[in-house]
Amino acid sequence: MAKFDILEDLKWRGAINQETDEEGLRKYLAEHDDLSLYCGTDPTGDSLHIGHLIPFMILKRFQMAGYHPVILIGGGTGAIGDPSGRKTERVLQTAEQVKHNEEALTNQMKKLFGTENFEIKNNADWLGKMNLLDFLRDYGKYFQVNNMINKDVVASRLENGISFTEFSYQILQAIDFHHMNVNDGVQMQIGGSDQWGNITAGIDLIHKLEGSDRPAFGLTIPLMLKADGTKFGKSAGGAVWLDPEKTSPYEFYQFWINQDDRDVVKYLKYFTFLDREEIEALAKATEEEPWKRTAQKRLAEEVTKFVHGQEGLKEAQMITEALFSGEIKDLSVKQIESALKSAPSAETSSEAKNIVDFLVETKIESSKRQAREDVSNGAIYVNGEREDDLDFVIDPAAGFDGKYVIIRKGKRKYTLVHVK
Ligand SMILES: N[C@@H](Cc1ccc(O)cc1)C(=O)O
Repeated sequence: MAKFDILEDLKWRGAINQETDEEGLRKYLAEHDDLSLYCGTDPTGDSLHIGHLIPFMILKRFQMAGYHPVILIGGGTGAIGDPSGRKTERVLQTAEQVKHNEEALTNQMKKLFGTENFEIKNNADWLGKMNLLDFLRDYGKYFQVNNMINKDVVASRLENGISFTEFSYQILQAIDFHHMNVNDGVQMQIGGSDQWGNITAGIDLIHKLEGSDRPAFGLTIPLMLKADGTKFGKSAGGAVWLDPEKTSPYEFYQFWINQDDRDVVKYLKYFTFLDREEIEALAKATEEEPWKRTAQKRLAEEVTKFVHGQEGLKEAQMITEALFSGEIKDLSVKQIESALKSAPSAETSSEAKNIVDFLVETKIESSKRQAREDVSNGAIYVNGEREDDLDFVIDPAAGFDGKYVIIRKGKRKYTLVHVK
């Protein structure tokens, strides 16, 4: 089966930071129909977030090109804690936390990868059974402490200290790669750029135990940078989760819609499956008519569809459209809550009151004079209806289950007023 040049495609997408042996990998791909590759994730939380998408997009591209991705859930390594990218020691997780997180992550991964030509493994299955003396005799002998200390991750921690537990982490990850190479025919490991040391530790172990010509490759992914220097993947509300209960499909969609013109093409290449021609056209659109935000819309559509399906995308677009047009009457309470999560909020009692008093009490208007002016000018909307009558009475019990009154001032300034 002829396959398209996935390494070229990854390079064009800006998806490669370091590779251990590109020539060897190319040769391997030319001579074999299949390649199995893995990426590990420690279950440190109960939902994936968009940081996890960074390596997963690469796995997915390999899957779509006909190769075989494996995600390793670190039930064993998660009990230890990777020192990579951290300045301080981690707090150990309890066994219950690890179990609970494993289950939540597994369900999300299945949604992204399906069940065909994809596997999830858990390193607790082998690391958890290993006996201490076997560990030291069968594996420890192949690791030189002086080399381990020189790995960036450990070196950067030496001054402030690193426990023996975290120091040993690289051996565990190396055992994983070796275990899966021998038992599951996995030839390649990918990970974020901070995983370089752990990945190469695995390749060294495979070469020592199985011979230096044994195919074993590593690839790391560049750090996802933002043009404004802030951290990728955070929104005002914190991390952007893949769990729709933590970050609704609407908020998820908005996160992508709001990306800077300077970043959008990079993210289209990285986070979508659009081809080169289409991305180049979107790049041109961003350059020539940035105000239309065509590229951001396409980015938001594609990523939301990938993570939340067609249904999630439809919901996100419907809420976006409702807020934009002001037609919010038909939104459900849940949709209102997710739509206005980061909008200003206020409180009111459940008694009915005059519109001018209401606007001043909730501090939406700074004075009665200003409130009267805005109402008369038709700039105030209550629960989606324009109200320009100064004698209008707002009844908090009516609309949105008696839980909220939604005030829109002008074109797009929404305030979510909670009814006490
Ligand atoms: N150390 C990886 C997770 C991982 C765990 C086990 C592995 O075999 C591989 C990767 C991380 O923290 O991101």
